[in-house]
Amino acid sequence: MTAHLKKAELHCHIEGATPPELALRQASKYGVDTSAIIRDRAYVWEDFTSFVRCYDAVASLFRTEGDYALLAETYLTELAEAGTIYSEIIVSPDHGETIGLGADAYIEGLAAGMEAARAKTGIESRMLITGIRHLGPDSVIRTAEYAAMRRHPLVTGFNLAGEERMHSVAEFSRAFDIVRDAGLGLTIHAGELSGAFSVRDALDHVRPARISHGVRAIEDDDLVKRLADEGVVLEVCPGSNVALQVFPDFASHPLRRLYEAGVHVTLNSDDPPFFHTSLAQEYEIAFHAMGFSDSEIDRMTKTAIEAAFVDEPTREKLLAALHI
Ligand SMILES: Nc1ncnc2[nH]cnc12
Ligand SMILES: [Zn+2]
Repeated sequence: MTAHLKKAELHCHIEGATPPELALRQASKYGVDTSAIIRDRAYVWEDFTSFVRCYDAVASLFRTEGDYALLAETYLTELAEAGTIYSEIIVSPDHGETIGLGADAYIEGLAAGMEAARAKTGIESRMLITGIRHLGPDSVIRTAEYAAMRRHPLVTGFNLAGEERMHSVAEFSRAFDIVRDAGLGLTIHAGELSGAFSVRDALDHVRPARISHGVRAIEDDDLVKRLADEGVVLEVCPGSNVALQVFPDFASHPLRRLYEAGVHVTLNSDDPPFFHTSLAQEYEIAFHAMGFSDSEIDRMTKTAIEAAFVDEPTREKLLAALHI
């Protein structure tokens, strides 16, 4: 049982955290037919491509600052109720632009929801702006320029998500240079849909502190050693990996092997209701399906806080809260 453990996560796409019930309410507010994307209160997709299509359709149900505030407050409140003290949400101003809301209002809406959740429950959270890889390097550079210029106190990092099998990491190095110069924390999706080479490319061309997923590094022993030696933190999402068939089951998932090899690993939910999971369930999976003890799980939570993109006083406060 992990219900009593304090929790923290570094990797959750905020639109991907929409409970189907909330998506249905938003759809009825805007008169949208959801029969192609929600059936029996579950999202409908079968592979990464149709997952992204479903994700984008759900994102399009959030159209105002208030909608985004509601989404962030709903998700973070649920997390806090499960004992979570910190969450980094991956946000995509491109979704705000696509819906006609605009990037600033998108960020402000999410920030209002984050503040409301903190006031209500005490949960700390930060936003990582993400570029969307399949929109191409020029789009990601524009998003990076926006992130560098926006300087919202709750925006503390930058990520690259989307279809990992499109473009090479090197094509995005300029975007990452822009956000590195602006002082944002860096992480990048790699080693999820593509193999170990994509993790090595990410290390060489982006020099991130963390890697989103990174689990397919397990295909290359030298790379696993490099991750451990360099202290690069992996944001591991076992439920997502099994749902997307990156690994067939939890028994063959490499989290335990990475942990034993000294890689700095953390537990994360990714897009929880899409993958029939939650952060609390990821903790349960680590305990029941992967054999981690309470203290090993606590170690992963501490790693998450040590790697969080927060100022040092906030980190100290969170580390202290871990053991209350
Ligand atoms: N698991 C995932 N991988 C890449 N991009 C994503 N966007 C939302 N979820 C994602
Ligand atoms: Zn992700």
